[in-house]
Amino acid sequence: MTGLELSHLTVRRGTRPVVEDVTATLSPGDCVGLVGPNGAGKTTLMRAALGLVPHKGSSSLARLAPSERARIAAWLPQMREIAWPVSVETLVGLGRTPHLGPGQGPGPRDRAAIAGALDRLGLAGFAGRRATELSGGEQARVLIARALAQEAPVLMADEPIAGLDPAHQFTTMELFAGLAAEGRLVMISLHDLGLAVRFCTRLLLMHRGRLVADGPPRAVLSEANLAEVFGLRAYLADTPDGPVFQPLEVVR
Ligand SMILES: Nc1ncnc2c1ncn2[C@@H]1O[C@H](COP(=O)(O)OP(=O)(O)OP(=O)(O)O)[C@@H](O)[C@H]1O
Repeated sequence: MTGLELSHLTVRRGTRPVVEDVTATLSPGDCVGLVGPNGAGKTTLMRAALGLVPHKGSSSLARLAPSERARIAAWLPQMREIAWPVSVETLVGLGRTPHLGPGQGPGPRDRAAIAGALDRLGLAGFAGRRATELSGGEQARVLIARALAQEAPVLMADEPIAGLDPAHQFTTMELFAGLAAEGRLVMISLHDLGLAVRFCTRLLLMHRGRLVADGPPRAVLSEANLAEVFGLRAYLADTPDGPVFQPLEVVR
């Protein structure tokens, strides 16, 4: 099984480090939530971990050849505009590209992966629809399905639930948690701390480019971290329905 090792990962923009000296070992089975305020360095950290931006230090994924990395890691970037008027099924099928040889069309295994991904995102009825004619939230789910169809052991997604309605945010987080429970490594950035504490097994908290906390969600979202990093006072409690998080006031 494949995890992710980051060692002293640093990214500079000009002279300014926007990710600074991040070291972490993420394991299969982890559902990792990457949290932190706007500009904290979450996107840059994930892109550096994938080898998509120049960096210092090392990432076990960035070291791989691109073809191997495409089989190991699925990446869902934040920009999610679908430009081509292809069918949903065709678009989700692009997730199979790393598994196909040159000029090779999809086989039964690929078709099963595509159908499975459509099904898990509740998109089976959308397969023949033109992807550009779906709503923003539906398009977001199509792109998650494309990443799932890749059947990679590592799934990294940048704000995958942004723009989804509350029920789809919830079911998508359930899906990510389920994929991790099956033995994949899932790493997602998100701003919804309530869903993060409920579904993630581990949180990485970024602040001004640094990893300032790494651990179980309840421990990472301590009163001190919430105040220091987010400038928030919040209610956070375990209830019979699971953990509940509600921001109460801005304290800076
Ligand atoms: N191409 C770039 N050139 C210069 N600075 C950049 C570039 N990309 C990102 N930055 C800066 O790096 C910092 C980290 O940005 P990043 O997108 O990683 O943050 P983030 O935590 O993902 O934020 P958000 O929650 O707003 O998406 C920000 O200050 C941003 O302005």
